[in-house]
Amino acid sequence: MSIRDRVRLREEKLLSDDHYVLKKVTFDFRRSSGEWQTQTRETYDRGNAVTLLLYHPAQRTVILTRQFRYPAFVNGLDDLLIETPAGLLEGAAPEERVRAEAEEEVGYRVHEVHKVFEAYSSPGSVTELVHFFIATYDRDAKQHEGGGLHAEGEDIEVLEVDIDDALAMIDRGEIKDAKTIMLLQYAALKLFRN
Ligand SMILES: Nc1nc2c(ncn2[C@@H]2O[C@H](COP(=O)(O)OP(=O)(O)O[C@H]3O[C@H](CO)[C@@H](O)[C@H](O)[C@@H]3O)[C@@H](O)[C@H]2O)c(=O)[nH]1
Ligand SMILES: [Mg+2]
Repeated sequence: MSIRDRVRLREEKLLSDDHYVLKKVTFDFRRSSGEWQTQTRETYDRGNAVTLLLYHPAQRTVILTRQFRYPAFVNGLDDLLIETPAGLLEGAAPEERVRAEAEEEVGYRVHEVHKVFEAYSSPGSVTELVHFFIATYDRDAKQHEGGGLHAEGEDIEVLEVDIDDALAMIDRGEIKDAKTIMLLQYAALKLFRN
């Protein structure tokens, strides 16, 4: 039995269709005991996304961004948020989108990107699946200062950080973005092992 056979959609109500889409869905789910149970869930659909760790193996550095994130601010963060470059797919293929974000947000032209995993960012309420990439960079790959798209309100600071400093920033609570922590831990496990 596939999971499809355990889900029967009863009602789908559009709550908001503005920049992104919020729906309220009522469905029956067949529990592991065989009993059918009605559930209601709100799902927020912003599409899928990409994120990228740019790393310099010899220098032992990574490229990160700092930017204002209203949802984090309103939930207690009185600071800019440190993140890996990232963006929504908006219809593009993940490889294509990740190259574009690297150039727009941090000013690097990347050639080979390597997908390392994908993950649902907040599966209880948000539909988003994030594609995680890594790529090496060097000084020659730098095209401009980065910063993002002014017209979209982006005002992105670019940081070049030693990998050990970045890991210490997680320990001190200075990096608290989930995708960023995942990629830095991946780097510690697989990219910068001595
Ligand atoms: N007008 C308007 N603009 C919005 C809204 N929400 C986001 N934007 C703008 O839409 C653009 C989206 O930028 P991207 O670079 O494509 O996406 P992102 O927000 O960086 O997404 C990444 O980070 C998120 C936070 O960690 C992740 O959730 C997401 O998966 C991805 O990794 C940004 O300029 C943002 O300000 C909105 O409700 N209204
Ligand atoms: Mg972005």
